[in-house]
Amino acid sequence: MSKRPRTLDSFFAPPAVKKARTDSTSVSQITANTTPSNTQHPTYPFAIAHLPPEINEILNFAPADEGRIINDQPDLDLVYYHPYIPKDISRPLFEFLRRELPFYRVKYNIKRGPVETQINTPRWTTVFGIDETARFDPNGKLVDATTGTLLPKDTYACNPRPIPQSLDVLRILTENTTGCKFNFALVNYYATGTDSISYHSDDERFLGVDPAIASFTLGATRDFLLRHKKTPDGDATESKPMKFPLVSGDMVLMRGTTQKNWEHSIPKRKGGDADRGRINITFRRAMIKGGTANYYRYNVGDGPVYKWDEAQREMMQPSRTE
Ligand SMILES: O=C(O)CCC(=O)C(=O)O
Ligand SMILES: [Fe+2]
Repeated sequence: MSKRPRTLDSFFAPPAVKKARTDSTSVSQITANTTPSNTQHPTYPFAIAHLPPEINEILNFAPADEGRIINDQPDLDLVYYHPYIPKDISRPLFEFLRRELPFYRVKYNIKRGPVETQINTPRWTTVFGIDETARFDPNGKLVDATTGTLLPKDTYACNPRPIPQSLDVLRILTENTTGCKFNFALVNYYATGTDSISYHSDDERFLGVDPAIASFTLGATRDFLLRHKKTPDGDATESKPMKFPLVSGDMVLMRGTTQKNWEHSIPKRKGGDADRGRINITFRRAMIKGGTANYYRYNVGDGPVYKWDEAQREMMQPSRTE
């Protein structure tokens, strides 16, 4: 056995190919050269590259700016990092994640009374992580979070995926900056100004009371809109809608009573640089198994996987890019 410290990623990587010892190369020399360059897991459609060292190193300078607390409206509690990610690497990081992550265009049906409607999610999505009741053991197997015992195969109807190194680096930085804990990374890719997310709040019960959500922008500038929810008796609160033109590298931490009382959206947009694409990463903490099921249903779904094709400059099904 090698004595080198085993990181999570070295466990997920395939074991070093055993070489017949026909020469004088020692086993320790073979393993010393196998520092993993990607994260692998049976649930991934393909291995996901690690961040290149030049991005990794500069990320250590995050946050690039101290956060500004915005809590001057009823029930609102934001911290706005403008930017969080150092300027030099926000474009390379955007291009890296767009190129290396698997993406999906999720469709699902909703029923309003007797009428069933198909919803086509108007953006690309992907998700990684597992709720607080479980974790991945060093071999990449799902175990109970407290006992560490293997979970039965059918514990989840979906196939939860570990957070790849390329997103986990940012998750850990974000935990350290905010003092919050996160076990999920949700990623949106808005390919053009036509991609969007309509007004909603991330107030699902599986996130617990007053959840904190850290939301990153990479790539194109898009408007982030916030409005107070209607109160039961009409409107009544003395609140004003807000608009942040989020630029590459920005991070907005939404916390406290924000999700309970406010909604947010990224509306469609004409012009600007929207057609160059924008990535949004949100880190969240799901408390129960239902949260895991929900996130995979709506961000991975059951359709085909896509990967960015640099030559075509669009998302393609990998088999067609070869
Ligand atoms: O793209 C954004 O900035 C917001 C994304 C969002 O609200 C969400 O994924 O819930
Ligand atoms: Fe949201």
